[in-house]
Amino acid sequence: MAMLLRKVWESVSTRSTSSNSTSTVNSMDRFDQMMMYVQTASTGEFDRIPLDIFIQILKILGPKESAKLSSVCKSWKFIVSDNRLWIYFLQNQHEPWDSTFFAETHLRSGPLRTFPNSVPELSFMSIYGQRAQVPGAIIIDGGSGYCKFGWSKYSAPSGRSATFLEFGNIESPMYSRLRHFFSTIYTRMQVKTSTQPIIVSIPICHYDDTESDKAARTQLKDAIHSALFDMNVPAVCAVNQAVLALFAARKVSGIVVNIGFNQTSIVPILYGKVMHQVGVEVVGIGAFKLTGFLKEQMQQKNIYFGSLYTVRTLKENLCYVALDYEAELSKDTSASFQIASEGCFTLSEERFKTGEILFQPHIAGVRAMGLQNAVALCMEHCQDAELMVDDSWYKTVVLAGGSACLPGLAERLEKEVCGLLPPCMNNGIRVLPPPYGVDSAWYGAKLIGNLSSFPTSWCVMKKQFRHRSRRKFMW
Ligand SMILES: Nc1ncnc2c1ncn2[C@@H]1O[C@H](COP(=O)(O)OP(=O)(O)OP(=O)(O)O)[C@@H](O)[C@H]1O
Repeated sequence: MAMLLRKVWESVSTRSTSSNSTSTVNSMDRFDQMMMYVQTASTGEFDRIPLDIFIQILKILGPKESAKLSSVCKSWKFIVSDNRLWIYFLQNQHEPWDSTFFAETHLRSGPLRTFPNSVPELSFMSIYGQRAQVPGAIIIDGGSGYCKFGWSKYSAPSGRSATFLEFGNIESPMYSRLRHFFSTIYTRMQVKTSTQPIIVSIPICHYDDTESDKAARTQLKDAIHSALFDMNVPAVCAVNQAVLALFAARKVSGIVVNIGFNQTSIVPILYGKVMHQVGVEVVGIGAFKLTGFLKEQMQQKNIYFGSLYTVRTLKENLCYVALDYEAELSKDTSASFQIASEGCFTLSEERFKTGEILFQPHIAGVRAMGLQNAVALCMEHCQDAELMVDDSWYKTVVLAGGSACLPGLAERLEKEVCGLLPPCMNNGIRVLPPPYGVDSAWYGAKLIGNLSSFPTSWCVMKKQFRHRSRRKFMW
């Protein structure tokens, strides 16, 4: 093997000047290239090495050296540009290959406007090179309760902060509030605003298809852009939080059930676009209510706790959703959890009663539709809207939001929704747990930020925004 590698190196140094017609080869289609390769290709001494072995050598050499070899001659270029080789290199990167492949095949050309008929033929060699050069992005997923922030090249968000305590309602398009919010996060990240593009999630709000909600959505988006451009951010990509969570699940169409801080939204999304015309359903129960309900149950049982933070920790570590609520009531479900400085807590039926309020809100005294009814209703609206010949797009449900991490939620919701829908509709329904737990939207943004075509394909530049705003004003 060492000898083979030496030969590769010698060949590079002696033949690196022989290639001067790469642009012609680039413009030919794959079939022409193949024919030319078969008829004229020669890798000199290396012709004796089977192609598979050759590729193995390139794998050992790594991406940088393999790329250099492609400039030796047409034959080498042809071999080196083999997609299998670059898929191998991409598979060995920190980002999961499935996500990279999904992003490059579905999101590369920017926000989806039309239905792609087929997956484009891609050169993974150029994709590899372009991905290595993308600047990355600052990602801020500002939820109504918690904000997650970090850099797209990090493996996870670098920090979280409680939005609701610190900034109030960031959904209200108040320029000064947004600006304060963004500058606080930049200060916390210790980065200059002018150095990187930003991907920011747009909160799920103003969902109706009415003129006033449309205007409110535009106003919020404009306020986000204005605040960031006034802070000298070079490029801004603002995407709906539910859409980002869907991308994290490697889907562009489906229904996102986002269990937010104050409420749960059921958002139909087709090719990356929220279908406001179909209707977003909202259930008035969120993370805050779940914690509050567990607190009440603990008080009723005289279980002493220091703060709401204790209750929240118990919810995150002991609570789950029963597949069959009635059956669960007759079981011994007690379990304990140790909280440092507070001691050991034991919960029993509170463990599954807490999550049950999503399905039976009346248990907590809330007058609202159960989550299963809201999802089934949303599916019926999707079906009635007849947006696609193939009606399976809305049958994938992706859970998002921290509370969606409750174990058993996906299974229970799937069972309940299937039970509610008529047989002609309930075939093929799948409910997926949150792909990255509490950080799903952040990871969806990370896919965009690391795309080979980022930032051009997804971002609005300051100049473009100002130009657009001026035109809007003139009209
Ligand atoms: N494993 C878990 N089980 C249950 N709840 C959890 C779990 N992990 C996190 N949570 C809860 O998720 C909540 C935070 O959710 P999240 O960060 O999605 O809110 P948010 O983004 O502010 O909501 P919104 O969508 O309204 O903007 C907290 O109340 C937290 O206790």
